[in-house]
Amino acid sequence: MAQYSRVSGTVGLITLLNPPVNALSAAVRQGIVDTLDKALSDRKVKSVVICGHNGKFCGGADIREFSSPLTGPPLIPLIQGVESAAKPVVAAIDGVALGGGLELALGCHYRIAHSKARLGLPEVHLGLLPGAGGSQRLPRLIGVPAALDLITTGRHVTGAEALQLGLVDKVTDRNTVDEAVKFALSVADQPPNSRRVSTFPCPRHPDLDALFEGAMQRVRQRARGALAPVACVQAIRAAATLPYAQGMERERELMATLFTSGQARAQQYHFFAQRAVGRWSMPSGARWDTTKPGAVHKAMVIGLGTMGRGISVALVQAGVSVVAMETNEKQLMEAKQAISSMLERGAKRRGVAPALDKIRYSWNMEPAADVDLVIEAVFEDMALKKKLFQQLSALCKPGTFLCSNTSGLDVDQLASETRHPELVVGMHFFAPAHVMKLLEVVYGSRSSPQAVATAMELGKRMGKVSVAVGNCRGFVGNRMLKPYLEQAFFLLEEGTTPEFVDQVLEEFGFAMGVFRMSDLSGLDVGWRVRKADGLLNVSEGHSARIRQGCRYSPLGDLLCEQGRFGQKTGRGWYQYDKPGGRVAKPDPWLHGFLEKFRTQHGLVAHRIDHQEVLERCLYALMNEGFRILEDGIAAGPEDIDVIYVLGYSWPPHRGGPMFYAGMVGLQKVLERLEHYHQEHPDIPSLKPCNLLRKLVVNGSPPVHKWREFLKKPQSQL
Ligand SMILES: CC(C)(COP(=O)(O)OP(=O)(O)OC[C@H]1O[C@@H](n2cnc3c(N)ncnc32)[C@H](O)[C@@H]1OP(=O)(O)O)[C@@H](O)C(=O)NCCC(=O)NCCSC(=O)C[C@@H](O)CCCCCCCCCCCCC(=O)O
Repeated sequence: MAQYSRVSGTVGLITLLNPPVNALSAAVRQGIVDTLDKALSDRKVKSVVICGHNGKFCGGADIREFSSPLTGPPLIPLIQGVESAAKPVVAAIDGVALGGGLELALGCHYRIAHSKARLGLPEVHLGLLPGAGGSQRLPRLIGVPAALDLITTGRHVTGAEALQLGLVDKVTDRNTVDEAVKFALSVADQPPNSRRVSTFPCPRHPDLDALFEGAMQRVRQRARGALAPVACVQAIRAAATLPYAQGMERERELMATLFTSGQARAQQYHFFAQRAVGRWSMPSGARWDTTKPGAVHKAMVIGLGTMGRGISVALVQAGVSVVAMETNEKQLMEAKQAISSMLERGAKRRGVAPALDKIRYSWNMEPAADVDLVIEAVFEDMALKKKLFQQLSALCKPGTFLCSNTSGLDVDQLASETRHPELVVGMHFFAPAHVMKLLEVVYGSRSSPQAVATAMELGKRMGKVSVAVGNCRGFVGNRMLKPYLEQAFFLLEEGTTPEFVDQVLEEFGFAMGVFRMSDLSGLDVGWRVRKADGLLNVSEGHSARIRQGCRYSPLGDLLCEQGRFGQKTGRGWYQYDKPGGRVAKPDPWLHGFLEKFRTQHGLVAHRIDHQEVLERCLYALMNEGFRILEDGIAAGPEDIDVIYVLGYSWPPHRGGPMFYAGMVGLQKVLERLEHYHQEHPDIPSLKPCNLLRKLVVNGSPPVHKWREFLKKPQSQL
């Protein structure tokens, strides 16, 4: 709803009231219509201010309403009504003005913002475009290039940047509403005719065709297969080339297509899933809202390779004092330099001073005695990590949380090396750790709720979306990756090429196909893990393509034996012009190698089509996701989906693997897995899991109902 009062004698003040972000629900829209009517018909009122309750102007349309038929006054005519008002209307922008909230402000005749307010049109992240006139008014106000940037990236700008762009008329560091009221008094006598943005001509640009072509290319590359960014460009093009009324018609058509698309549903699901994962629970029944996190003022990071450096930077940027430790003095110096320049770059981007005094460096463990939390980020070697946890347990003060940045080793084994296993959790960051938004927080069988709450909270402070998961090999993300990679290798054995597999996966929307990704991260990483798992030993009398009783592809190992580790060596699944080169080119050597391999193992290459590549890779991955849910390693499908979108570049417009399974249809996923498992009975990951069968038997419920079919994990207390 909206509240109304008259202030300073002649200013009508409309306050949007819908906590927590004053989203434009049907009741709020009705409230605006009613209060505006009151203000315009009150002869004592000479000008109007619109603001939001509790220091937040407005977070946009109420996204929850998008899943049912729209009721209440529609937003477009409402904003039109504000714009055509005969009395000046001023938006007082505090906190946030996003999406429909900013569109409402664009309908006002003046905009006053707090310097720290955040303004933006982030609809593209919800699979939509700014569909209440935003795509038509914004370019008229700030020009086409700036509008293209804001609308296609969805990025927020501060009040200060908004002023530079011409998006707002004034910025203040004081009370925004008071300033807006003063401003409204000063313009009370000025007719607002010349202030109606819809009547502005779109600023001219010397080469519109090139501008839009470039923008289209960029959005297509950034989000392959996503409809919304393309529609955003098309709508802005309409603003630049058509009269306002026709532009609005084009905006409406494009919005109607997006609004009813599966992509919008997927992206809106992802929006709420990101928030849902914060409400974690553990098998013991411990929960996010009943567990108090421990305070973390000072932390130590051990191991300053790529991960340790990124983690240190993210901690400092979150305001935590850090001791960064590395035993090798030369590496310590290199790390210091790298961390300082990362902090400087980050600070420059955010327009603040770099907090270089928040970090100190050590080549020994002694400072561990005085920190609240330790994150080890040493080499992925269980023996090394165990030794470290023993030492830390003896050295740290009581209550220090001990965290491992392992990407898949057993957290319980590490905990068992310490005197207080309840203080041990996994904090699995993703590279580069100061950039990637995902954090898997891994609780072992003895981790205390407080240790989990502390890691979850610290992740949030570091700007991450933290997901609590159970302890198993690879946790959630890497455990699901295994069957996906395996299928890709098997497909090569059976007749296809890395180029074709990657093309199919990139067309699906992944930024990189599995082989290009593997070249980038280094083939030796997986090789080392397989070695440690004893997978490189061929049992006597067995085929090299069988290991530990199951089908196995030795292709990756054979490449590593040849020193082909990917980009860093200039050769991997592709060839590069030099070690460290980035442009992947098909490698005739590799094609010959694959042919030889097939001949050697009596395999006859057959034609593998697009559908088979996609289904075998993705359905094997989704099947593992169902197993993870069945095992209670993830609490719900949202947890898995958030991990995949934020950590493994699953395309957001496809929601995540579990959401996508629902979109495809669980029955179909089950049938196809059954089909492939019949063809390849020696691949256990293709055998449909029981939970998938159970869901199908129960009529394939929508993804938000799956939790009802999961076994309640047993309390371990
Ligand atoms: C605002 C934030 C930056 C705040 O962040 P913060 O970290 O402080 O808090 P949280 O993110 O945790 O949020 C707190 C709480 O609030 C919920 N929430 C936030 N925003 C919204 C919202 N907009 N709607 C509903 N709920 C919201 C959030 O879920 C949390 O609650 P929870 O219980 O989950 O913990 C941050 O929240 C943020 O970024 N919010 C989203 C901002 C955004 O994206 N806004 C844009 C919304 S879309 C929009 O505005 C569209 C408009 O352009 C146009 C609308 C016109 C509609 C016309 C439709 C025509 C369709 C035609 C179809 C024809 C079809 C046919 O032919 O039939």
